[in-house]
Amino acid sequence: MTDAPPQSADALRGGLVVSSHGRHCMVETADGTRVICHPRGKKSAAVVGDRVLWQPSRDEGTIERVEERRNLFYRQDEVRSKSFAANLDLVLILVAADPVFSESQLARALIAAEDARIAPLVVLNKSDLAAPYTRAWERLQPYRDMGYEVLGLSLAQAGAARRAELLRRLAGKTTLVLGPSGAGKSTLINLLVPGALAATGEVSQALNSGKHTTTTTSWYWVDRAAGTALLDSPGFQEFGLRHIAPMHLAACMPDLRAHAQECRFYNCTHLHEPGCGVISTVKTAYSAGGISASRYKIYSDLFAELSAPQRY
Ligand SMILES: Nc1nc2c(ncn2[C@@H]2O[C@H](COP(=O)(O)OP(=O)(O)OP(=O)(O)O)[C@@H](O)[C@H]2O)c(=O)[nH]1
Ligand SMILES: [Zn+2]
Repeated sequence: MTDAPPQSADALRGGLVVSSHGRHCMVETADGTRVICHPRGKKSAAVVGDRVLWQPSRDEGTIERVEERRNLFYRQDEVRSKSFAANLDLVLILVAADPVFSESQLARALIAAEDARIAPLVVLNKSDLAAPYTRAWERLQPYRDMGYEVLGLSLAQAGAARRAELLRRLAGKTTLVLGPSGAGKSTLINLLVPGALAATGEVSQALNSGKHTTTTTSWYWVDRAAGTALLDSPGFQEFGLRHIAPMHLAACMPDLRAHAQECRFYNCTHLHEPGCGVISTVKTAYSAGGISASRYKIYSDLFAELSAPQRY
């Protein structure tokens, strides 16, 4: 006779990390139960979107292992606070006709998505504000030309058809929603997951010792059975792109990438070299297939930033 299998309390269980609160995180099991878990050690530190193996202990749990990630999206809110999301299918970057969006922030988010090899979708909200919308749509022309999909809409006035279209695009995907304050992130989440924001407020209040503000990435099921989820990540100001080598930057910018092959030197920085395919393509008057002056400035500023010694 063989020994009895280990007691079920000792067996590892599978779960999904749906929020992370510094030292602990919330793990959701297959039946939808949520358990507060603590990592066993540094190696088992998990981020939102991670699949983990955990062990129950009383009413909480210990994360024993983080399963291999498909991808890892890196960002940084402040100098020292880093946050991540893993296993994403889509990064939805929400900007609006008003307030006027920062092209540099948009470019940074797109570079972060390219570097992590996650498909981006740009959504331009507030199409009901006719004149600012037209201007914003024009500012996004280079982004459409370089192959990014830009979806223009009014979330506040979205009807059933628009909602259904958005749901179709996000179906079965884990989507990280990024956007500057005022662009309409709450409006988007309320449209797709009615009531979710109020519920999250209560949870984050319980987990973050009474703080009302959401400081961590939150996970919302749009359709749990179909695997459709939205991740809301607060803050859009600072994208920590520190993990990207300056020489890899042009490869994360499709308009520059298209011309980098034309450079005379294989290790061209596209900053000062003769025979540079990028520099010779930058035009004050932008046209399709070219590189706009603002994109080139974003590149050279970022190159300098990523080349500078770490401040911390
Ligand atoms: N005109 C117009 N206003 C909109 C639209 N969508 C959202 N708004 C308004 O824009 C403002 C900001 O929307 P929110 O959804 O709160 O934006 P948010 O991105 O969550 O902003 P934070 O809470 O600051 O992060 C609100 O006053 C909305 O009513 C739209 O399609 N058209
Ligand atoms: Zn070059």
